[in-house]
Amino acid sequence: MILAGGRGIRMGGIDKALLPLMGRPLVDHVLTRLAPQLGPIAVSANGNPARFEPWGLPVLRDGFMGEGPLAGLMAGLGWAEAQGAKALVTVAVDTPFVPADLVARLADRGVDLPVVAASGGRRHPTVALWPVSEAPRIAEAFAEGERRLGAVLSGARSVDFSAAPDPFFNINTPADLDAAELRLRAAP
Ligand SMILES: Nc1nc2c(ncn2[C@@H]2O[C@H](COP(=O)(O)OP(=O)(O)OP(=O)(O)O)[C@@H](O)[C@H]2O)c(=O)[nH]1
Repeated sequence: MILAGGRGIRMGGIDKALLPLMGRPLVDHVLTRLAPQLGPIAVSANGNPARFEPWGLPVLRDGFMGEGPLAGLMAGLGWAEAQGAKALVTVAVDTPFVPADLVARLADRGVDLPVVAASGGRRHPTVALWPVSEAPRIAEAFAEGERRLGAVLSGARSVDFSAAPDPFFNINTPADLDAAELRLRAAP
């Protein structure tokens, strides 16, 4: 599931999913990397779902609006369960260089506990595998006021994807967008 329900405040309050990087929307970059991995894929987003029609993606709305990506995760886990899946993998839409073996390497660690991607000694809570069986625990944490993905990953395993340049470089600001363009020009 591509997490794309953010407000993009640091980018000037725009929908980052549609932000062009080398002429292609960010959602298209992430989808191109994920599509050969494992499906089905959905996008976690609010607002008008018609904007994702060109990609034929199911759009999962947050059950709790304006509460952050944990609300998106909960909707995603409900969708995954309805698909008969054991687990859901999340990737942030602003992370266009996700590795081609992301899903396989996360799932290699098992699908009974959360598994989070790491690089450069840092965990990336938006890029993780979440067992469907964890949904009640996550909903409980949310009900108690937790809003941080990282907090509900406290007992998670991690997989190190460290590489140069960082596969989890994410685009938050116009300067990040420029850096991503330079990176793509150097290695399309
Ligand atoms: N479904 C859902 N996803 C969210 C929400 N808030 C953030 N996200 C996603 O979570 C990921 C990380 O978000 P951030 O970079 O912290 O926030 P952002 O809104 O994208 O950007 P800023 O407003 O500049 O912080 C991105 O993929 C966002 O699209 C939300 O309320 N619901």
